[in-house]
Amino acid sequence: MECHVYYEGDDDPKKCTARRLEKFDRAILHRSMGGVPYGVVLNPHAEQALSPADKTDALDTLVALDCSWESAEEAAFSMNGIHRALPFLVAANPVNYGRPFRLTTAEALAAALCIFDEQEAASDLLEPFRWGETFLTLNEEPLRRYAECADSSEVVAVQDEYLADE
Ligand SMILES: C[S@@+](CC[C@H](N)C(=O)[O-])C[C@H]1O[C@@H](n2cnc3c(N)ncnc32)[C@H](O)[C@@H]1O
Repeated sequence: MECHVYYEGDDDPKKCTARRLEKFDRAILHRSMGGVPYGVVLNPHAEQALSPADKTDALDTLVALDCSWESAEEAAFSMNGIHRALPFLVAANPVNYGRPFRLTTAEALAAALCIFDEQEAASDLLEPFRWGETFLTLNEEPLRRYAECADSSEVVAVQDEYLADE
């Protein structure tokens, strides 16, 4: 799958994972909304959880929005596409280590690839980050279980088990 990022540019450039993805040719960055292709948009405000059912031959594009969490309100996700939230997963990046749902752009794209059963692509995408492998190890079980689900309602049922343990 192709990974695209709409780059808002309002976060600390030194910590920005989208810029690093671009530098290492792991994602295509767009500085204007007009250039963002139609795809599966990773949107934490979306009503439906991402599931393997969202992967189709006709839609092989993932889109994330890279901005600060302060400006990542619902209205910021105005790109065209199928909007999906990621289910319960914990961050491995140093800023939000161990925190559920608050993933970096790189972690979010890698998680979506895993749910779409593209583990090798996920490892490759995270390769430029020293904590990248930790993200996959930390979330190994939920990612495997989400990838085995048929649809969004099954993903939510699995997620509920993890939320009950929180
Ligand atoms: C708000 S930005 C913060 C990016 C951070 N500045 C960085 O350097 O990676 C993170 C993006 O990853 C995606 N994302 C993160 N957590 C998510 C979740 N729980 N569900 C869906 N998308 C998520 C969204 O596209 C979100 O806008």
